[in-house]
Amino acid sequence: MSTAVGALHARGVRLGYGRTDVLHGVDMVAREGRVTGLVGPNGSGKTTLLRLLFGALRPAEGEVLIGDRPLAQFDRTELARSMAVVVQEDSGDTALSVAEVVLLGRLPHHSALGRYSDSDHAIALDALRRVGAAHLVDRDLSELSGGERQRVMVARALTQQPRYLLMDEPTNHLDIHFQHEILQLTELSQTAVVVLHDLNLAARYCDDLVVLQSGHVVASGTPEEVLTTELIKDVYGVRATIVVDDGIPQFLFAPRFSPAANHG
Ligand SMILES: Nc1ncnc2c1ncn2[C@@H]1O[C@H](COP(=O)(O)OP(=O)(O)OP(=O)(O)O)[C@@H](O)[C@H]1O
Repeated sequence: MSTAVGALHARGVRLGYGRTDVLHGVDMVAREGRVTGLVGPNGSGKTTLLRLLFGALRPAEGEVLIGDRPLAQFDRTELARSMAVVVQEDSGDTALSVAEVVLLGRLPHHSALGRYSDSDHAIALDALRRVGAAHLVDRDLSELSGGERQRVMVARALTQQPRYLLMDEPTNHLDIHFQHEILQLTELSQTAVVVLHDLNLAARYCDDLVVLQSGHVVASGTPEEVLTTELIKDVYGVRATIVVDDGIPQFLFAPRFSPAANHG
């Protein structure tokens, strides 16, 4: 079986729900060995683009490619062996234990429905340790807090040992400690695509950014190239002050117009 290798590309992808187009001919690339952040305002199309990248949606026009091969040519097993996804859907109602959920990440690597091996268990436990959730291993997923559950879903993705790791707002529900811990883990995959709202985290952990606005890519490049005060004002309508921490741009945000100025 061939494997998925190379950059993940979207080329001229157009997609709508019903009659309304949500992505209008988007081009982007998530380069190999790098973490690419998808940022942009609410409703700009980030989740839709991510879902196209892992094949949950098909574009009406354009195509998604892994390396030079169209995503549509990969079968499900092939994709599951190389691509892990952490999405926003709430899977908390399942009666499975944390161990059972995380071990599901090993399924694509089994040729038939057999027992999990010692090595599978070791990989799953290691992933749980990495997300600071080893102590939850025997709990039911349904009784976890939002942040605990989110970390378990990241552990399941890591258990897949993916070449491509795609995550939709993985820092949702997480305290600031785990926001940083989880984003550091993107380095474990060879190529990652992460939807993020927090531009400070995006600047710190992403090698490249793609900025979406109303279904169009309005900027792409390194965080330093992309995240200018001008772009932040135009795209989000807020004022940003840049401070540099450890060589990384970080931002203080304020309303575009100071309320004090309105009162003369
Ligand atoms: N299943 C759907 N049916 C109809 N419209 C949808 C559907 N999913 C998303 N949309 C619409 O498509 C647009 C883009 O949504 P999408 O979730 O991709 O944006 P987003 O940038 O991820 O937003 P957010 O930051 O709010 O999560 C929005 O206007 C949304 O209302």
